[in-house]
Amino acid sequence: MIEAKDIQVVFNPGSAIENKALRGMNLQIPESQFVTVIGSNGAGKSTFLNVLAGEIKADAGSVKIDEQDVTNWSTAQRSGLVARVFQDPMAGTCESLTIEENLALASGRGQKRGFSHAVTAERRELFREKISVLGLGLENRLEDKMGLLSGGQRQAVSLVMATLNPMKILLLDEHTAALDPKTAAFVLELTEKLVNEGQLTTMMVTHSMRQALDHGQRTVMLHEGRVVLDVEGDQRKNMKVEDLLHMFEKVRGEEIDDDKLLLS
Ligand SMILES: Nc1ncnc2c1ncn2[C@@H]1O[C@H](COP(=O)(O)OP(=O)(O)OP(=O)(O)O)[C@@H](O)[C@H]1O
Repeated sequence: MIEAKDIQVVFNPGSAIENKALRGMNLQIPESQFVTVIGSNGAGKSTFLNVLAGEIKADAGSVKIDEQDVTNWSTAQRSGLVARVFQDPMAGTCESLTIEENLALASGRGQKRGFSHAVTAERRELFREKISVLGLGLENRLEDKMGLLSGGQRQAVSLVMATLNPMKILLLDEHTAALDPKTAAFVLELTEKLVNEGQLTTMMVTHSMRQALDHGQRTVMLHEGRVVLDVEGDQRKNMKVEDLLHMFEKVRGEEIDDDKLLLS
């Protein structure tokens, strides 16, 4: 469960380039819900995920994860609660380490100090099992360097890494945006599978309205640092991309001007 209350984030306060990125973000996500997040450029999507992960400290407001107030917790303190996959396939993995070494590092996430990152025979078997689910043959390449993998393969491994240990929330920040459409569809299918299997409380930021409606159970739209639309249930089930666009234009009171949103 995620409970964000009146989150405010101001970059460069008091200067000529002051930017109120989040202006009272309120969002409650019950346990096991998969929420897709859309919004035009600069709406505050990544900033909000950064606040949840502890990368950015909110100037006001509070964050609770599973009833625990984590507002003042560091990223490291939240590492056992929050898992994340980024847009850039290079982020979140180490290209000079092998696939199994990356998995070993991921399995140490959220563990107390003293946890060994060694790849033992037992762990290798577990990694082989987890990676074979991808159907990419990577279970036979566990000793290959991560840097040798394609973008799609890396994102698939990143998802396995993110979901290797128990966590409370999974944050996906446009994690298919850098992939070709076919690979993106594969990674999205894998996302659904892992989220459903683990019953994970998930937020997925996407620039594609189609993806936003096709995945998860609820869609929220951010604009100028706030939630301006929040749809789920039958309302969402019957919704088409054009309806979503229309609602967005109505909320904003202007024509939508973000090509990325319109075209996807
Ligand atoms: N570290 C920072 N310093 C200053 N301004 C920032 C910083 N990070 C984000 N911003 C600004 O805050 C606003 C919200 O940015 P954010 O990245 O959260 O938007 P977004 O919705 O994720 O956009 P996009 O879809 O383009 O990635 C933008 O105006 C952005 O320029």
